[in-house]
Amino acid sequence: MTNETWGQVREELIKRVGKHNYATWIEPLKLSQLKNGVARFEVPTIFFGDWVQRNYGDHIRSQLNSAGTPVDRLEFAVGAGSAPATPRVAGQGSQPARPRVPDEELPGAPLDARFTFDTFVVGKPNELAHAAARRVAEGGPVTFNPLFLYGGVGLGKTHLMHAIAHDLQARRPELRVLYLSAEQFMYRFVQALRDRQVMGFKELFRSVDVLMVDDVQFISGKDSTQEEFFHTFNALVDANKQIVISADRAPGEIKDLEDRIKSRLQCGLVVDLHPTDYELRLGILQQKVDYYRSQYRGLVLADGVLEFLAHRITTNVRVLEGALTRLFAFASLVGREITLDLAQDCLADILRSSDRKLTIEEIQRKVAEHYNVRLSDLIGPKRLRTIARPRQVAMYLAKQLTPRSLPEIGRRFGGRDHTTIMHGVRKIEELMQTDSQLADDLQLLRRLLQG
Ligand SMILES: Nc1ncnc2c1ncn2[C@@H]1O[C@H](COP(=O)(O)OP(=O)(O)OP(=O)(O)O)[C@@H](O)[C@H]1O
Repeated sequence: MTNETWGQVREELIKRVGKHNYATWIEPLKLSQLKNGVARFEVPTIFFGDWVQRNYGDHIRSQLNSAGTPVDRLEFAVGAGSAPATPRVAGQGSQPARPRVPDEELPGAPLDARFTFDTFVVGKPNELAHAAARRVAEGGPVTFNPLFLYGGVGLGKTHLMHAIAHDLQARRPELRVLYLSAEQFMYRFVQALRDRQVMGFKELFRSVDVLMVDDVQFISGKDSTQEEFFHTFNALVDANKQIVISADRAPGEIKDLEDRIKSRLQCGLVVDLHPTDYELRLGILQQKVDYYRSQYRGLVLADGVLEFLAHRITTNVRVLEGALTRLFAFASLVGREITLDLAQDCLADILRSSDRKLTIEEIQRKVAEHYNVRLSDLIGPKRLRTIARPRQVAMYLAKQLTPRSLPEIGRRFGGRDHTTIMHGVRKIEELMQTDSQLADDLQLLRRLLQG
């Protein structure tokens, strides 16, 4: 492949990954060899190569393939004598790097250009989270630290975090904003341990002005990562730097997370993204339709289709968006108006799974997982309190969340009598009045089960 072709491929990659990520991660790559389906690039550091491989490897491969250069593997080698690249990092703008923390080492994850405040639809369920995110994005004095956003799958946590980062970049380009997932934090930490670069790691994370960590529940049970996270967190809070955290549940509900971390996370503002309501879903659909209309000109959307979708697809926004995307793509392919019939045909599987009823088995599995007991014990005959109580919780939830009768539930709990189930249900109803831990457990389990 000629350098000219690589030039064209790079042009395409700008469109795929966005200008900013391109300048940070793709531009510094030097294609050094292309042979037998392997493309080899020179990179400034091992970390840089790893990062590009993980985050952009697929894009690069597919663009090379579409340019007529079959490649099935990418390799990255630290370029001997190659001038160190100085890619830009999120929020750095034209400011010089701080001493001892080269910018290319700042391991921020790519931001999705579509996740901005402009595209975030605000409704009752998310208005508080949105207002708090806006407040942080103004970049003024730190008033609550951290901002802790939590909520079920696909309710907009990542969207809000990216929106904060985009806004801060535009408003305060001198700030060093670092966004990454908790998994990436761990990956980076483990790598630093392996390469004996822990000091560098510490300096790097302490050099940012705003740290955003997504899906923090990921570090539960990972002791040394938690320890490091705790120190990073404290150092930044002490230096009055803003931290934004997201998780799928409230800090107190994250299992296997050290108490001192839980209490630190609770110190700031903890806000909940509630499950969407009908109005919010309709609002989101209307906004997406405006966008699709510009893409698929001439497509007609019949009255009532959006209302139908907002009514029927209640699980999460990602599924809702996916349904609309499919509907527009399908209608444009077959050149038909988007009617209710078309929606029902084309989205049959999504509609079916949205209708899906919760099963007793799912409830048992979730409860066993939550209380850390074996599924077989939960169903089996053991009478130990540590098992009997979770079992009663599962019975209670089965009664509340499924239409099954007491005898049916009894059968699924190892053939127990319906009076045993009734006793279990009553016991939990009684205990939840006085035992706040149990009430919290039930609330969390309900949320996890109902999405
Ligand atoms: N209020 C909203 N307005 C517009 N789009 C939204 C809204 N809420 C969610 N979305 C969209 O739904 C999709 C899922 O959102 P996002 O990735 O932020 O969810 P999440 O809460 O981080 O989920 P997960 O737990 O899976 O990480 C995204 O495409 C996002 O843009």
